[in-house]
Amino acid sequence: MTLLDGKHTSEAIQQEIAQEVEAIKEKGGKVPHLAAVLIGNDGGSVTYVNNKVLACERIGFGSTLIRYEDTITEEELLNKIKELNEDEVVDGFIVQLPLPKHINTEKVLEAIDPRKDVDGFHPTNVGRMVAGLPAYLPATPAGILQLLKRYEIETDGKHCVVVGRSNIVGSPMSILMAKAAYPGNATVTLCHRNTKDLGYHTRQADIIITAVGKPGLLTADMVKEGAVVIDVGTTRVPDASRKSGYRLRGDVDFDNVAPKCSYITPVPGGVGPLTIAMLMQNTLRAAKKEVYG
Ligand SMILES: Nc1nc(=O)c2c([nH]1)NC[C@@H]1CN(c3ccc(C(=O)N[C@@H](CCC(=O)O)C(=O)O)cc3)C=[N+]21
Repeated sequence: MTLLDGKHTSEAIQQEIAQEVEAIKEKGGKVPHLAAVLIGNDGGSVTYVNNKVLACERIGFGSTLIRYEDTITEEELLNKIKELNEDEVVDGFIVQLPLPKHINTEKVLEAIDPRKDVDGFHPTNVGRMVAGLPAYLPATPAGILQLLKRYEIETDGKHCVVVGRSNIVGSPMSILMAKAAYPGNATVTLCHRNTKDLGYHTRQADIIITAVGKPGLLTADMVKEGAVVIDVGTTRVPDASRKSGYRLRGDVDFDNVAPKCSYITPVPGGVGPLTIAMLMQNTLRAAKKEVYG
């Protein structure tokens, strides 16, 4: 069993990006700049956005953090997005999800200029991804592709079972794994809450990608000997023995599943850290005008 070390892989990617930023600075080119909009005080969201800003600083990007109380109106947020769309310093920006209930998420995501949509959530980027056109890929699926690639995991002709059909992870992941590419060329099954017998499907999988948010969902009896298991779940569960008061748990019953796997991602330290590296990569591509010219 080999652990897929997302932390190490993320650091390697970020180091490659930092070197490219150095070269851009030497040539007097546009230094990539990421802006992040964070609404409210949810602990998880604050952590993720802070990590993104710290990553920018480490690799030499410019960054702007814009914070609002969760009483902000939809109109105020849309005005800010318009401003960021027009700001020449800002190459890309993200609006951290989830948004407060009184704000329409689809409307907000559609207001972002697709050329600056480094999260890859705008319908234009989703459509371009599906069509196989140059697009910003959502960071989590892109990070999983990087892990498969850098560990040289065979995907061609393999049976990949994706669990979870979210717009951010499960749905795009299923599409990307089916594409004629490496990593890709897999036979894909997409399971979700209406799936009758989840274990029936996962037991046939050479590669399982879980993105549900239910700790312990994938148990050892649901996994074939030698499978590759990628755990995207990151649920905070109370843990009195930690000073934070919580710990992160994936969807996979790691202790019992890991011994059966050829490769498996830990949580934390698996897919999560790669999400940040891929956001940085998308921002670099935005600054270089690589996707839209
Ligand atoms: N507009 C938007 N874009 C996102 O990309 C986005 C979002 N909204 N909303 C929430 C989800 C979640 N997400 C994660 C990012 C990093 C880790 C990560 O680095 N996790 C570390 C642990 C971090 C910790 O200690 O809490 C790990 O798994 O090792 C996890 C989850 C991005 N998301």
